[in-house]
Amino acid sequence: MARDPADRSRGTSGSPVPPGAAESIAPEPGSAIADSELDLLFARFSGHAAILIAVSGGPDSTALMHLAARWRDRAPGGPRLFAATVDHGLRAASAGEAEEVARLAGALKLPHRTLPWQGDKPDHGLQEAAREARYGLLAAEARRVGASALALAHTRDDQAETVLFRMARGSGLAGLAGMSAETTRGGLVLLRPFLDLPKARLLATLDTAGLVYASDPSNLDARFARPRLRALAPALAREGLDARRLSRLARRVARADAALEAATDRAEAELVTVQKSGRAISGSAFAALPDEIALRLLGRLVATQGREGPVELAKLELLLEAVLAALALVPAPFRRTLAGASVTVRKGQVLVSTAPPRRLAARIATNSSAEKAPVLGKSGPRT
Ligand SMILES: Nc1ncnc2c1ncn2[C@@H]1O[C@H](COP(=O)(O)OP(=O)(O)OP(=O)(O)O)[C@@H](O)[C@H]1O
Repeated sequence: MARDPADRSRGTSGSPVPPGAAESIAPEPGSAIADSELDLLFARFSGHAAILIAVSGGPDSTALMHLAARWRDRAPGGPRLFAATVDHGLRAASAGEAEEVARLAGALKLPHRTLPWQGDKPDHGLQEAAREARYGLLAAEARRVGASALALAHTRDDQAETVLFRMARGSGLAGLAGMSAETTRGGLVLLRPFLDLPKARLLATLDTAGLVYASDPSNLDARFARPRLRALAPALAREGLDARRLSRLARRVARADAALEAATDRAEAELVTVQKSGRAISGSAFAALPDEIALRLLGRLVATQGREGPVELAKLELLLEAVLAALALVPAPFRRTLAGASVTVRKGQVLVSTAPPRRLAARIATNSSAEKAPVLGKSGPRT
């Protein structure tokens, strides 16, 4: 699950669990989870009347189902718990694995459903398509059972892998902040109670409880980037780049990212004026902002005016450079389009408005001799 513009609401402020709390309670990296740890681990569950647990049948989510049921049994009166398994139908073993989850759920007194993925299965981007379909099926099931939250079993090792993966793809700070322990997507709260726990502790818990789990061979398939990164993990850890450090980095970046977002909120409230043709900011006030805040503010305006979603960071950085150069150096008017938004610098103002549809824009460009503004970029490609 990527940033995910959806991952913006981190939900850490006023939360019952300080970030990193589970890490600090871990007695030993390889020990089973004790009953005394459950209240802290599942503290975020308490505010919900019903929660759907997403269980693939792999070790982490099998441990999640087992521990959540143990927590519920110790403290009756908490949320109602449900479980669901998506059968992607991509491996011969998947139906049997879902049946095994259903059997264990029954033993734990958790209502369970298997959700088959019946849509088209693309040749390219299969993992991404499966993830999207899985989320859609689980969100629909959560609605069906009246759950306000979906619990996922991502661990600290998954967090570390996500940070590495995003680093390799050139993510900005928002991406390097990794996944959050609590976030909202499409009205559904996503909870990740194990985000600070090493996977080794879950394996020890399963072992102690005598629970079996499935092993998905695609987790080792070197055609996919994540398994390749996973294979590098031991060598990276020997150099100090282990899961604990990477997830700590993610927490620190998340904290800085939240502060920068708050500063951008303030700049937006103070500087942006609503005009008939779009949103405007005084050029001198815009140029005086710290670059990172100016970048985020420009990104927000382009995203809302362009209506094509979040803009790719590298393109936004180029646009900011050009706008600042136009404000500092170029006396002539300036206009560029990116992701469906048009950015103009004129009369000491930066104006961001919705760009005309591309065909119309081309006609205006060829027919109009009045529009002399140098168009430094072409219509913004989708990001
Ligand atoms: N097929 C599935 N059905 C239901 N939930 C799933 C499924 N696949 C993944 N999830 C949920 O998403 C989380 C992250 O998925 P990921 O693919 O990283 O885990 P996994 O390899 O399936 O194994 P594990 O169960 O050990 O987490 C899982 O922990 C689980 O909560």
